[in-house]
Amino acid sequence: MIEIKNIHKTFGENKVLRGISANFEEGKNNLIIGGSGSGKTTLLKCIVGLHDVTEGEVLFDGENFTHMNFEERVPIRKKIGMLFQNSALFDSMTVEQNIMFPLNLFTDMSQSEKQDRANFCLERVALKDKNKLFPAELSGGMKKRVGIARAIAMEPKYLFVDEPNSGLDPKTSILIDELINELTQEYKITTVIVTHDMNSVMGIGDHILFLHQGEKWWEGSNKEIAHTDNKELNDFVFASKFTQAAKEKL
Ligand SMILES: Nc1ncnc2c1ncn2[C@@H]1O[C@H](COP(=O)(O)OP(=O)(O)OP(=O)(O)O)[C@@H](O)[C@H]1O
Repeated sequence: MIEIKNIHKTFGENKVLRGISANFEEGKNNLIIGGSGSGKTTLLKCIVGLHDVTEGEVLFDGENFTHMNFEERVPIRKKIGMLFQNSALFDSMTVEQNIMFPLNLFTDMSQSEKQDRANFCLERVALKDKNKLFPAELSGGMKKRVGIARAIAMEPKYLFVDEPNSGLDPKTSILIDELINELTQEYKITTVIVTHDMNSVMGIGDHILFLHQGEKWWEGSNKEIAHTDNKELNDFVFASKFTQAAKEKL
């Protein structure tokens, strides 16, 4: 479980996060949603330590990450998988080399062990035999899947994903969501996903945090969101006339 307690983040005069607390449980898809500029990516970066928090604490399975120095954080960092926007693959490396990158960096596995792990991860994301391709030869959905394969290469306990569906068609988006959901449940990963995608919210949102102007405005599950009377959340999730009409039928 990841616990975040009273997280504040200020850039200069700009108070981006204002006292956010939540628990993210293992084996669950924890979604962070909210309007543009509400602080979603900033919160994700605060949790993984890419930003220092201005105030507050982040605990990974009871261990206080916030108070650790760089060296002390390494064991927890090794348990973190990340898939950030645009998949962030290395263009000059093959698919296989991309997946092996964290293994080269963080493990003393032999070449054949790394090869086996890369093959396993590729098979897990349905990209068997694509080892030698370069990112430029892949579709957007395939790149995301390679990004996921790389993120799970180290058998993470925690998975952080920023906008997994950006730039994908609706069908591919659903496949990516299903893959993340499957991996989360199968390996009991604590998964935290920043998303704008309402299909993801309704499809895999076990636990949803809705941010509004840097505050936690609402928290609940996808089942509860359909019946919310929280005005800002309602306006955000059911923004169009079409989705409003669909909601009334739920
Ligand atoms: N490194 C930074 N330095 C200064 N301000 C920043 C920095 N990162 C984010 N901000 C500010 O924090 C606010 C929230 O940005 P953030 O990217 O977290 O929002 P978001 O909810 O993820 O938005 P979007 O949905 O558009 O991606 C914005 O006002 C942004 O300008």
